[in-house]
Amino acid sequence: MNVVRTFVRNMSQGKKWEPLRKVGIIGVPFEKGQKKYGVSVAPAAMRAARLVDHLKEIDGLDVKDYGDIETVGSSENVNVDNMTHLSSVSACNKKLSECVSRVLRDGRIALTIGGDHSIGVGSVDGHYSVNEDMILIWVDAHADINTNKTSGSGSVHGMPVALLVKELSDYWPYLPTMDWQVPKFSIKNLGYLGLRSVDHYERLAIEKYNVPAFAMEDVEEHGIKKSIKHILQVLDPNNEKPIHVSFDIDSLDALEAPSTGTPVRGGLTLREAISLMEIIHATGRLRALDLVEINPALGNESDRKRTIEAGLCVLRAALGFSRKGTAPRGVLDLPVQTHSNK
Ligand SMILES: NC(=[NH2+])NCCC[C@H](N)C(=O)O
Repeated sequence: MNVVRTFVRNMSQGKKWEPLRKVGIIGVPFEKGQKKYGVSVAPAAMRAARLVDHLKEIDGLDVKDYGDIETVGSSENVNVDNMTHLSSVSACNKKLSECVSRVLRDGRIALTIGGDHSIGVGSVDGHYSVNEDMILIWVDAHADINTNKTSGSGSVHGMPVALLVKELSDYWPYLPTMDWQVPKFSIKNLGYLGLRSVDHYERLAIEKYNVPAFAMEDVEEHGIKKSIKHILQVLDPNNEKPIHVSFDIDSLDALEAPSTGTPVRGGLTLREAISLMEIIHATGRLRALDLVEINPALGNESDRKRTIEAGLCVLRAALGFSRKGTAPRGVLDLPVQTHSNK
């Protein structure tokens, strides 16, 4: 209880932030926000790859696994034009939102393992309920800011940002089953990194609201460190706001993370993603992190392994793993060169 009070006070008084040394893992085996089988297997695959042990290797990190969100499909049959499986998406996200809020109130960083990116709705909603001053960094090849009227696919994983931001609420029809989710988060608190597949209307929205968006050509021009620092500076010049990072594995180059449903070539290197996450960690303000769109059913065994390992590396960097400490065991299955064996 004391922890929670200190946490809340830090927020409102703009005190110096320290990285939170406690994390709560939430698995979301959900895939109805897109059309391919397999992304719902990711939480189990990550746990089988020793997710918890890898995080526990981080010095001083207290890791608690909250288990998986129940994702049995909703029985309600709602029909919204060009929006597939809305009632299931809604039911899963409602539970996730409550769970993310609970983890945060327990004084832990909420680490959500998807699932497809439609679960960003519940994750951000749950975070916003606890920290209304949060900023959101969407790390992704795609902008995921379509509405059902602009989407070419009808898949909700391309729509979560548009569902979340209050500025776009008038562009939606009434969405049955979604009454629990009132869009309150402002698009002014959103930044993008890694974009390279942005649909026509998505681009218009990003330009209209002047969203700080670093596409791959910008990352190439400025480098990853300046890119993320610039986004943080624009969204939070006084370094006082809690950060939510929603990390889609397809932000990585398809060679680094092949097992994903909508891969796009020409993305971030794993090294860049790690560097980005180290900077986020160093702010001390990371409070929620999503890792989504790992699909272990796509590609061959080596693709699957590479993708999961990349995900683990990203999470470790975000949660404070330091290469100066003990060498990572079994993450990359490579001999680690140290001074003693050089
Ligand atoms: N999170 C993702 N992988 N999103 C892919 C979205 C692709 C496309 N823009 C769509 O709306 O369908």
